[in-house]
Amino acid sequence: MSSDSNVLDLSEVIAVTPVEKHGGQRNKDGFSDIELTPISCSRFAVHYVEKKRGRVWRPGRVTFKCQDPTVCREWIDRLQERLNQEYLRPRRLLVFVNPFGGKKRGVQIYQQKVAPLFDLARIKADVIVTERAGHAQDLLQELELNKLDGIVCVGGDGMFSEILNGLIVRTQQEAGVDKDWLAAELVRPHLRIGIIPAGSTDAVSYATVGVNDPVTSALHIIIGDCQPLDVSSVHYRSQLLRYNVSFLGYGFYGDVVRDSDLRRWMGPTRYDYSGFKKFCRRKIYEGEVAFLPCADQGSSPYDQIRCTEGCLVCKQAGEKNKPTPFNPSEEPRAVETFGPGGWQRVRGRFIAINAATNSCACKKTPKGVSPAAHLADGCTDLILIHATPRYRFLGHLLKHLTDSDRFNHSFIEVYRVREFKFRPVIIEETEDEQVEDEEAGVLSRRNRRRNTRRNSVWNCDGEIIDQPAVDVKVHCQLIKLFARGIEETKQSSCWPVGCFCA
Ligand SMILES: CCCCCCCCCCCCC/C=C/[C@@H](O)[C@H](COP(=O)(O)O)NC(C)=O
Ligand SMILES: Nc1ncnc2c1ncn2[C@@H]1O[C@H](COP(=O)(O)OP(=O)(O)O)[C@@H](O)[C@H]1O
Ligand SMILES: [Ca+2]
Repeated sequence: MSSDSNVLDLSEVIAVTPVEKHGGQRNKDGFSDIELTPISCSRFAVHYVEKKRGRVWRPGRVTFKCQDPTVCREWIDRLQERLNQEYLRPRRLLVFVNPFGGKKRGVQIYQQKVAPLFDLARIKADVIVTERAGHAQDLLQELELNKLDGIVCVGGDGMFSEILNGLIVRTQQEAGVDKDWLAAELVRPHLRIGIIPAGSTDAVSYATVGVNDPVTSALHIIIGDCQPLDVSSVHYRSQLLRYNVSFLGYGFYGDVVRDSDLRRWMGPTRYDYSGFKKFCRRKIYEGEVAFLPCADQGSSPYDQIRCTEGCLVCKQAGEKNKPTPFNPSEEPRAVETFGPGGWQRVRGRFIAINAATNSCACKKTPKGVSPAAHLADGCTDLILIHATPRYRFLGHLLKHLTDSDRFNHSFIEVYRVREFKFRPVIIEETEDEQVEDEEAGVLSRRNRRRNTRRNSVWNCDGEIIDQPAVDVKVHCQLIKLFARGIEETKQSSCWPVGCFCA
């Protein structure tokens, strides 16, 4: 309901409930127990999505009074019937809660902020609190998923990555697709994934909803929003290493996540500590990047086209990349030619090699690592940060805190690509160039002239891929989230919501 009108969009109604005559006791979450039990009543409440500032959503409520209780009952039944026809609204969800991520408040966040809303919306939720890393991914290989309307992740990007990988691997297995074959056309999972932000960075949640707020995300799930999302597969030598949905970073960001993983007890501040430490170290990594540009896309990492709700660039990409039925005998379309219109390559000494499959916006960088990246255009923005003095690298980093152009530096190259490969140049270790073993805290003599370490690791949505050589390929709109993209805060979007998920 917009603030200057009394029109209530049915697609944003959470629930309809009878209301008792005299205000009964409200339980701790502000819901009156009587409201939830059908009685012959002369009033009913319509609970709806109230849009606050900064894309925050809250449950609003308006109460209607009828003279005749049967009319009241009729209204409740009709409205409930109409809500039941909204086929995108979930009825049955599987919820994974990570008690370990972020500030370790995942269970409280779910119980206090999300569960009461799911109950109000008559959503049946099977809740599993994970007991170890990888628990959710393993369960997704064996649990019965057919009766579900979606999966919900209560955690951060790492937890979402676990569920994403579990669901995609399961889907390929059931479809007979070889997930280790880089060129395979992946089958899209039909289940949507919802994210309740309860992690440290929560970049995926922020980049698809526009805010990191558990109640807002829960309301997007309840009304059945649907937002397609690109997923990158990361392979090496015919073996799937991991699926990635947001951020892939080698060098600086890889070293940050490796170092911060040892300091999880610090919670979200572990990234600031490790970030500062790795900034001071400023390691340089030699290697070669080969990439296949998205030539015909009509958009670029440097343009001002932002990916918002109903984005035209993503809509057109979706039409161009409609899934073709999997045919094992059919050879995939592989473009291997180097040169104009084909693959390009860059060899150099890098501080960081990053790939942003969407903006990677988060609280740290509200406009994102790549502000003009799109959620569902089938591309990823490849950002090559060449060796440069610390003060210039700092200038680039600080721009992430603002809206200014973070790519406007001579040492930075950015390409919008469909695929890329990275091969590190293995530096032969001489006796005076031994690897510094941080974990053991042993500092050996280091070749200060080149300050080059053998290899970094890949930061894959906050998880570590300990294999420097990778082949990355973007799969357009492979999965769907219970979200709608970044809502325009002023004018309404140009496309009806949900048009992607017909
Ligand atoms: C001195 C000033 C420095 C300002 C630096 C601003 C750059 C911030 C860029 C943050 C990285 C955004 C990409 C998101 C990655 C997440 O998937 C990952 C894991 O997120 P999670 O902790 O699992 O929610 N987080 C990190 C920091 O690697
Ligand atoms: N019960 C658990 N105990 C320990 N680790 C877990 C558990 N459940 C999930 N994890 C792991 O915790 C890591 C971080 O999860 P995440 O929710 O992303 O938190 P953060 O945003 O703080 O990194 C992920 O690698 C995930 O696999
Ligand atoms: Ca993209």
